[in-house]
Amino acid sequence: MQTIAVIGAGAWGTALATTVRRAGRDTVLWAREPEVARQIAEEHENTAFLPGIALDPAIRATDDLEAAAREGEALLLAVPAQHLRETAARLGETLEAPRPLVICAKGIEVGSGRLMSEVVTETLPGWPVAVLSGPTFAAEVARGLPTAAALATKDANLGERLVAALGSRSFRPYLGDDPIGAQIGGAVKNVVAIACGIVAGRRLGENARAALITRGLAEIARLGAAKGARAETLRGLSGLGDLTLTCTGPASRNYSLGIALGEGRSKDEILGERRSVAEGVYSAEAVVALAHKLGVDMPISQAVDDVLNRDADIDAAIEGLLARPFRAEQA
Ligand SMILES: NC(=O)c1ccc[n+]([C@@H]2O[C@H](COP(=O)([O-])OP(=O)(O)OC[C@H]3O[C@@H](n4cnc5c(N)ncnc54)[C@H](O)[C@@H]3O)[C@@H](O)[C@H]2O)c1
Ligand SMILES: O=P(O)(O)OC[C@H](O)CO
Repeated sequence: MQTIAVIGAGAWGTALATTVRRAGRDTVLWAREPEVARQIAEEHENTAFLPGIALDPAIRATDDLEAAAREGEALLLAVPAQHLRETAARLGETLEAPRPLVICAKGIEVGSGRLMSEVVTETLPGWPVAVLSGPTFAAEVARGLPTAAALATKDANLGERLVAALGSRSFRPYLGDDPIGAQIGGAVKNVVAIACGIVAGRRLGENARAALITRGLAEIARLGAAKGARAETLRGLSGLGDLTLTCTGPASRNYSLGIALGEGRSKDEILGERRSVAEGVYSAEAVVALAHKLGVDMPISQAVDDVLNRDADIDAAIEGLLARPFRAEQA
């Protein structure tokens, strides 16, 4: 693969374009906003979504989705999760033959409870699919700081070609064959990160955060098992790895949103000040709905959804978690 199209020029899509260039490939980046495409193409910057980083001038950018998609031998889909279905549908109308698609969004679709691979397969049946996930803050990736990620696909040959097209000294994709597991970790960790942020904002201490990370991983493992994921995937980069990063890294949009909630600010006020996406805000509802459907107990995710979407009082939600009956750790 010599030319990779990146669909979505937020922080992650822009960082991925730099990754493709570091791997010695060509890239064309689709931005939904014409001013973002123009700035990347002419000034080699994306001040709206990835400020302060000088981009490789060889990254081409356009606001023409069809033109970008046609050039890519593979397409990295880096639009937010709740917009993936409409974007995939547009690609289906544009491209006459299937291309390999790499899902780079982390989330579960609100309403349907579908994983991103399920959304893509429903919209574009038969198109080859891979999932890229893991502990990957966009700004660090764009700066070329050392990063490891999970690349999961059932198509081993496609996986090898994608590793070659993305991998470099600073970006190390680890190949796997469990795309379901790779997506569960990436979606639920954002919800757990909001919980960890709330605890930090309420000054409840480091013990509480470590407990949430660990019990959050238990929720990820239970949901993963119900969806057919392998346990080792959830202990890997896309599970434990990303959970650790997002629940502790101040650069996380989900964690910082939780901190602001914990300090007493309202969701609407926080989101009103941001242009960037905090996927956990949307995935909380979808995760809880999916868990109910599958009969999986996810009390931390439920508490986050209650606070975000059901006007629950934060202190009452915390009290609710602390008042749960004692139980065996591995149950
Ligand atoms: N930023 C990171 O560090 C990072 C790392 C790994 C994965 N991700 C995931 O990548 C996905 C994109 O996140 P991001 O950080 O690049 O976004 P961002 O917050 O930087 O930017 C928001 C993006 O949403 C796009 N958008 C808004 N409305 C849209 C619509 N109707 N259709 C299509 N696109 C629309 C904007 O054009 C912009 O590209 C998310 O699922 C996120 O979880 C992000
Ligand atoms: O800033 P966040 O919380 O969306 O996290 C970004 C990445 O998913 C971290 O791997």
